[in-house]
Amino acid sequence: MPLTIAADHVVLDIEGTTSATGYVLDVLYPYSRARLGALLTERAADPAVRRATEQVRRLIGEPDAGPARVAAVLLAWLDEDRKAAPLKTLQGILWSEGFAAGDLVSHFYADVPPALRRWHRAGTRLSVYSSGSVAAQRAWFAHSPAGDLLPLLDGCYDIENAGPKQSAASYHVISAALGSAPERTLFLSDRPSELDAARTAGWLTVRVRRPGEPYADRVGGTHPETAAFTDLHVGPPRDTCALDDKHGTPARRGPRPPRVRNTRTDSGR
Ligand SMILES: CSCCC(=O)C(=O)COP(=O)(O)O
Ligand SMILES: [Mg+2]
Repeated sequence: MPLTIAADHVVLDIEGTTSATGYVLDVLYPYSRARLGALLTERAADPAVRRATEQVRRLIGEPDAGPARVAAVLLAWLDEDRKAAPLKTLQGILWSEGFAAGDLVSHFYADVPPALRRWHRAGTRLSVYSSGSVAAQRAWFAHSPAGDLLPLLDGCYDIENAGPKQSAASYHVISAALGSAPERTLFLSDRPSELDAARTAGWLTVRVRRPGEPYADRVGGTHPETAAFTDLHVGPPRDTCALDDKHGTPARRGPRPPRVRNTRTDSGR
């Protein structure tokens, strides 16, 4: 059933929405599991590693925890898929290096890259909000089987630079960074609790309910739903959509606003 949403900005969840949870759990998680211990010991002086290690110590209330104890805690969190900021930071380091080395290629559902290109072409701005770190998000989009999707993105947001995904405050932070009206910003996610938080912040929401994904059978929620991006049309209402040629291609709606730089991204995408 086609769904049309009047939005200027689409913010994407990754796991379960653009991409298969199974792929993240079966490919990415083992890759980080095998390398976390060495990262903590061999690169302990790296500022990002040191900061993440300190965060773990603070979270478990053990200021003197050694690398073995910190690694054990991180692996336990990884096994329970806990979205803990230091785990996500360290995984992001390992994964982005794995993508750059050619060890990893990301996964996108087949309907996603064409839809993102279509929306981008029509002038809709695209950003990501995922528990995966900004570094992981950027590598994920840059190394897709459908080519480099990173140029399609305006912004990347995670639990460090925006906050937890179940908190409405995080969506206010993102709205401020994007400079977009909340009521013209659409969040696509598989998790009803994230969608509830986005809606509390005044955003538009669509629940992406892909067969086989962990949250697909979860009942409840009152968000509009789609099983794929194919039938999801984003843009101004049809009667106000200017057409720029005889084939009916939607015209770009004015110049693209300047990119908003993330505090932790190096190129502002
Ligand atoms: C490229 S991000 C890897 C996936 C991940 O680690 C994660 O936590 C994704 O969570 P999401 O918020 O996208 O459901
Ligand atoms: Mg998700």
